[in-house]
Amino acid sequence: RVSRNTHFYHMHPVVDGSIMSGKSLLLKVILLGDGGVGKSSLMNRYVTDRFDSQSFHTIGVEFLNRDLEVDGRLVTLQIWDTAGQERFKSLRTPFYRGADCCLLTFAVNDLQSFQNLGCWKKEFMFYSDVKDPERFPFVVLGNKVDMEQREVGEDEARAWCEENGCCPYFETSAKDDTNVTAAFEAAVREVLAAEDQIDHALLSSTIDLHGNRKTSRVSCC
Ligand SMILES: Nc1nc2c(ncn2[C@@H]2O[C@H](COP(=O)(O)OP(=O)(O)OP(=O)(O)O)[C@@H](O)[C@H]2O)c(=O)[nH]1
Ligand SMILES: [Mg+2]
Repeated sequence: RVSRNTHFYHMHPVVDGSIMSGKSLLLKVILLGDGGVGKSSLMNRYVTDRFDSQSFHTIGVEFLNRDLEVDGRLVTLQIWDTAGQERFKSLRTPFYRGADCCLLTFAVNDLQSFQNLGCWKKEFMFYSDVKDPERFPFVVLGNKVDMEQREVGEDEARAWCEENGCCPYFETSAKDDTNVTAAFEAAVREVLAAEDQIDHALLSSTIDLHGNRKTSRVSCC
C-alpha cells in the first residue's frame, strides 16, 4: 500500500521561493487520529472516490495529491495519511513538520477515539514545531456517521471544537461520501485564511518598522 501512492506524486518546482504546481499553491494537510477511525478511507474517498470496507491498517505514512479550486484559487492539496496505531508513532511523527493544516479525526461510534483528540493535538504540536501554535489551523472530523450506534453526540463534538480554538467540525462518512469534500475544502479555507492574517500582520509590522526608523533618526540627530 505504501509504494502504490508513488503514482500520485509529481515534483513541484520551486518558483520565486514558493512551491508551485503550474499556477497552483501546494498545501500539505495531515490526517491524525486513532487507528481504525477511517483516515485512509477519507483520503481515498476524496482523491479516488472509492471506499474499501476491508482496508488494512496504515504503516507509517502515505500521501495522495488532488488539485482543486477554492474561492477562485488553484490549490494542489497534498494529503498525508498517518498510521494511528501507537506502535507506529516513531514512523509517523517525522512527517508532521511542514503541515499547513491538521485534520484531527475520530469515529462517532468510538468514544475512546474522541477522548484521544487532545492527545493527537498535543502530539502534533510537539513534533510539528509550528511557528505560531495559537493560530495553527485544525479541522475536526467525526467520521462513520453512517453507523447507527453512536457513542459521541454532535453537540459534544462541537463543544470540544469550541474549547479547542473554535476549529471547524464536520460529521463525515467515507463510506457514504458524506461531507468528505466539504471537510477537505474547509481545511484549505482555514489555511488560506491563516495566511491572509499573516500577510496582514507582516504588512502592519513593515509599516511599524518604517515608523520606528523615522523615530530613531529623530532621536539621533
Ligand atoms: N461504516 C463505515 N466504515 C468506515 C468508514 N470509514 C472507514 N470505515 C472502515 O473502518 C475501517 C478502518 O478504516 P481505515 O480508513 O483503514 O482507518 P485508519 O484511520 O486509516 O486506520 P489506521 O491506518 O490504522 O490508522 C475499515 O474497515 C473501513 O472500511 C465510514 O465512514 N463508515
Ligand atoms: Mg490508515
